[in-house]
Amino acid sequence: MTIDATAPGLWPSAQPESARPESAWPEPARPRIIMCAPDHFEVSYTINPWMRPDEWESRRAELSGAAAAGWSALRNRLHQLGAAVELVAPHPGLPDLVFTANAAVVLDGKALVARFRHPERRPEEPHFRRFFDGLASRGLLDAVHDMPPGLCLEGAGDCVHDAGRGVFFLGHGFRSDREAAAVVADLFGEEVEPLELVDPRFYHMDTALCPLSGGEVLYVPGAFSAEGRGRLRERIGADRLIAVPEADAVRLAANAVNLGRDVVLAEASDDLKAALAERGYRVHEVPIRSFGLSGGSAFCLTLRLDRRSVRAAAAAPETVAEVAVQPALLD
Ligand SMILES: NC(=O)NCCC[C@H](N)C(=O)O
Repeated sequence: MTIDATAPGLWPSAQPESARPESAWPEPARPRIIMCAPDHFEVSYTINPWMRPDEWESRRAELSGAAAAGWSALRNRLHQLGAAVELVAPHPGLPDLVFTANAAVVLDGKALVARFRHPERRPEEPHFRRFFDGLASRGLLDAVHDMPPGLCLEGAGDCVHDAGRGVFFLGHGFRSDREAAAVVADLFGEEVEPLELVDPRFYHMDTALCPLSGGEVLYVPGAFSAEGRGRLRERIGADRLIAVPEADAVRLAANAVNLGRDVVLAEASDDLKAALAERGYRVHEVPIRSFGLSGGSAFCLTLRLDRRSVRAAAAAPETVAEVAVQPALLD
């Protein structure tokens, strides 16, 4: 199917910031975000090209301290931007549990718990399952589902939702199975666009693609096959695709958290900041570079609990209970 991304009606067309009303960046009043403190974060194995346990070991004290401070800065910035944060309990021996984006795909009150490719991360699955069951028992989720046997899907890290277009972009080739697309489509009733990832540095979709609430999409062109780039141009429209420069891509700048017109990331070049500012976005840098040594950044450290499809939002404007921010979590 060919989608005419330039057709009127979906988003206001590219306009200078002053011409774009607040409604051009649709966002719920209080986004809800799942995070996990990095108490046991370390780089003790290698399952992606960024992970160098030797370097971690030789700089352990410095890097652990930086991770703790950076994670708190991220959480506090998200809170300042209006988000409520739910915490997964850290667990010894599960260093990557901090990357909650990989815990599940969550939409419309349903969670599809991840199945990991690598045995190193498999023990996280029951931990996340219990966490989501707990959310369901508190009324914060309607249902929790598992992946069918034999299929891998590493949560929102590889299944990135574009709310405005009503589509999940599913990354396959390194971690998640292309066949998981049918599971996601059946469960959530949203279209799924599988895209092959071809550069091992961008092994998860969220390292290479970030839909923004105003309709633009940040992407790392070299992470995709020529066919994938063509699909993205067709679906998103060349005028709304923002290519992340290589220097930013390798700092995992595409791994950004977007809340309305705010974009939170580890660091961005002046060029990338200018490209975002031109379109009316506000960039917030947080000092989370030490997570880059595990191959993760801002988006990976978060998971939205409140994402809703346009369809569900129109049918029932407010169905999930408000989560109070726990004051004890704030610095
Ligand atoms: N990209 C993500 O969604 N998460 C970062 C995961 C990093 C972790 N060390 C991994 O390789 O699975």
